[in-house]
Amino acid sequence: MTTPIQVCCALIERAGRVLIAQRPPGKHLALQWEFPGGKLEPGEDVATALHREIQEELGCDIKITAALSACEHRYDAVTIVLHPRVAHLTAGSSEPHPHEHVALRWVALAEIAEIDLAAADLPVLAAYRDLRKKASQP
Ligand SMILES: Nc1nc2c([nH]c(=O)n2[C@@H]2O[C@H](COP(=O)(O)OP(=O)(O)OP(=O)(O)O)[C@@H](O)[C@H]2O)c(=O)[nH]1
Repeated sequence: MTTPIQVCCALIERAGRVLIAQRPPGKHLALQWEFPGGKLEPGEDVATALHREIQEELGCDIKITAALSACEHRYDAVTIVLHPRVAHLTAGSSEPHPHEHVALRWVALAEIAEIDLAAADLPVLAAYRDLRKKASQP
């Protein structure tokens, strides 16, 4: 079995919505939606990798506010370990632009079940729903 690839992703929140990005055609999981991020480089920690990837992919600066549990997912072609972080854009950040994706969308949690999200992201979404639910309880 091959060594899993370590991947970071950001659930960037704004006004009750989360940013999702559509993968380009001709790549793994073509045209499916994901949380922006990417592979960790050797020796990089999750936060460093995530700041770098978000800058490369979206041209944005983020502040990480929470960590969700890492989850492993085995696709036919590759096994990944996804390291999700909740974040928001910093006050001085540029608006996100899809430098590497086909499209970006800010979605409410209620809409996200309709989205063709990468399979590895489904447990991430469940953990994020739990986090939001706990945060909204008195
Ligand atoms: N960034 C990101 N990648 C995800 C998510 N869910 C998921 O299955 N992945 C998978 O994790 C891997 C992340 O790699 P990536 O984004 O750096 O790489 P990529 O396929 O665009 O390739 P490349 O950067 O080597 O050209 C891909 O296989 C991607 O399909 C997610 O929410 N965010």
